[in-house]
Amino acid sequence: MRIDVLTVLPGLFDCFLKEGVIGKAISSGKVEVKVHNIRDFTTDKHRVVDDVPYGGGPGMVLKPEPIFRAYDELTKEGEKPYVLLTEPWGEKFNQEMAVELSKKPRLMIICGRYEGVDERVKSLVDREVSIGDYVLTGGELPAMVIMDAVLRLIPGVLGNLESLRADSFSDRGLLGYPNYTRPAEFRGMKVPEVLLSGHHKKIESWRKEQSLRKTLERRPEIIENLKRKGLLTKEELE
Ligand SMILES: N#Cc1c(-c2ccc3cc[nH]c3c2)n[nH]c1N
Repeated sequence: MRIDVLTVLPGLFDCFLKEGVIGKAISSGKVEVKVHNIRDFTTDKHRVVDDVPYGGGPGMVLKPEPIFRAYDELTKEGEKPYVLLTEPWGEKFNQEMAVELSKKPRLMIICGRYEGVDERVKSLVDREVSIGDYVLTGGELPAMVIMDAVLRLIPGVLGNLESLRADSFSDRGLLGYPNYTRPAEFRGMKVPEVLLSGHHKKIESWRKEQSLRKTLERRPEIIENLKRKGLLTKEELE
């Protein structure tokens, strides 16, 4: 997969693209992520990317020209990207969308900033996406959240062990099961016996039950959604 990111603050992505699982996936060539400074696609000597809103009002709006120039330049060759725009009121990002996006060969993420982008930029956009009902100062952090959730799903990025760990759970949006490590007892708090039993089938069913129970308690709408889609097995429904 290739992802092109358009932003006025490219420096925000430096650590994210160098460290951890994402950093390794990029350095190993499993995925390609290119961050582009929208300012590099301006033509004036002051490299202006924003302007005051027509009709008055607070703040500034990202101009359409530099973004369109960037899009035209970056799509001259190769597959056309599936274009996302990060917006506070966009479609809510979730695991289902992450799975869908992970199957695209190429993404472009346009990061909003200031009061947002000129409305005409949306003629380039396939999906306006929000990571939650709260307002941030810009769309760069949401872009990193989206990339993290999507890239971890690319085969080979997580490596064998982790990718086997939770596929059928997290990919259905179910909450995770409790994790423990040594010591077996810490300040009077014991690790559940089943996890010390070495009985893999019992451990697996305990973890599944814990995940379903936690999801039902904290996010019942996820269970209802999976039921409606027929994505819960007969055993899971019992
Ligand atoms: N996605 C997303 C966002 C944002 C966001 C996105 C773009 C801009 C541009 C200025 N402020 C922004 C906030 N806030 N909260 C979210 N879930």
